[in-house]
Amino acid sequence: MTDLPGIVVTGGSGRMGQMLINAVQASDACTLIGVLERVGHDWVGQDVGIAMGGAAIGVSVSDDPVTSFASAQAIIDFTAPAATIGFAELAAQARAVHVIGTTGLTEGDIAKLDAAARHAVIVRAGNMSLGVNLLVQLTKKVAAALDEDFDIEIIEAHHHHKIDAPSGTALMLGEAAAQGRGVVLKDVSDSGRDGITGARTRGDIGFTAIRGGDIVGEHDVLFAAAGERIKLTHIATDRAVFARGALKAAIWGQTQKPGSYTMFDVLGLSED
Ligand SMILES: NC(=O)C1=CN([C@@H]2O[C@H](COP(=O)(O)OP(=O)(O)OC[C@H]3O[C@@H](n4cnc5c(N)ncnc54)[C@H](O)[C@@H]3O)[C@@H](O)[C@H]2O)C=CC1
Ligand SMILES: O=C(O)C1=N[C@H](C(=O)O)C[C@H](O)C1
Repeated sequence: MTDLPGIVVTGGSGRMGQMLINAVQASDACTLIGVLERVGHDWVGQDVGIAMGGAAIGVSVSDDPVTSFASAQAIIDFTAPAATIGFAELAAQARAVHVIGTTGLTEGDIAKLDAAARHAVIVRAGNMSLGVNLLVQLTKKVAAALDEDFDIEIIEAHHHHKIDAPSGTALMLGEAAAQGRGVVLKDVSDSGRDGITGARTRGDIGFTAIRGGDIVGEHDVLFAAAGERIKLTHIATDRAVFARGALKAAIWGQTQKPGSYTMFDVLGLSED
């Protein structure tokens, strides 16, 4: 037995799931008490250490979130929108901190998460790395300093398995640029250009998505005017940066009141 917060990792066989399992196992601030996979996944019932190709660690993979969450202090969840919405309700019932990295959530999904956050702590961010959260701040500041002579374009690149676009990070950056400019992102957002699109509309915030190979995650915020360009860039080369942020959030969340939080709260970064 230990007093350390017990963590359940959902989507344990995924790219982030495996990264998170390794990060929790390596941490002396929390302990891995459960791993979840979807019903029918061939990891279910196996010891997760063995499923990952190593030695047994005494934690078997479950497909039952109700039982897994019952004794958890935190759920770290990088899965898919439908799964995350279901987990939010169950995590709230278990009064466990729910750390959500899942992207591609709709406005309706986010409303459901906000409802669950009335009963438990939810920390959600499209990107949990320190570097990106700093880039979000910088983007807001630069956008506030420049006028619409500067076209803003968010360019993101990810591995070929990624299923959502623009990325969650790109949307955070677009939101920050819109806030800096004092506009509402959905009024000026321009994504998925194809065909005879017409010239760029002044003031639009554009999104360009590249998908290829094993790119972990790269984001540029381009401010382009006549005669000059500014580019703010973040490059993730190792998913460990996201896992590190998620663990920090799970531990930070233990001492917070129920509510919806972001990595800005966890990292102590100001919104200004
Ligand atoms: N916020 C952040 O810092 C980051 C967010 N992400 C996001 O995390 C999510 C997952 O990314 P990856 O790990 O690359 O995807 P992945 O496809 O490798 O892993 C997702 C895992 O979730 C599992 N899963 C799906 N439904 C489930 C259910 N109902 N119950 C249990 N497990 C379920 C799948 O079987 C799979 O193992 C994506 O939305 C991605 O955009 C990824 C990296 C960083
Ligand atoms: O799917 C990924 O891989 C990533 N998703 C997040 C996003 O949508 O921004 C974060 C990171 O870029 C990796």
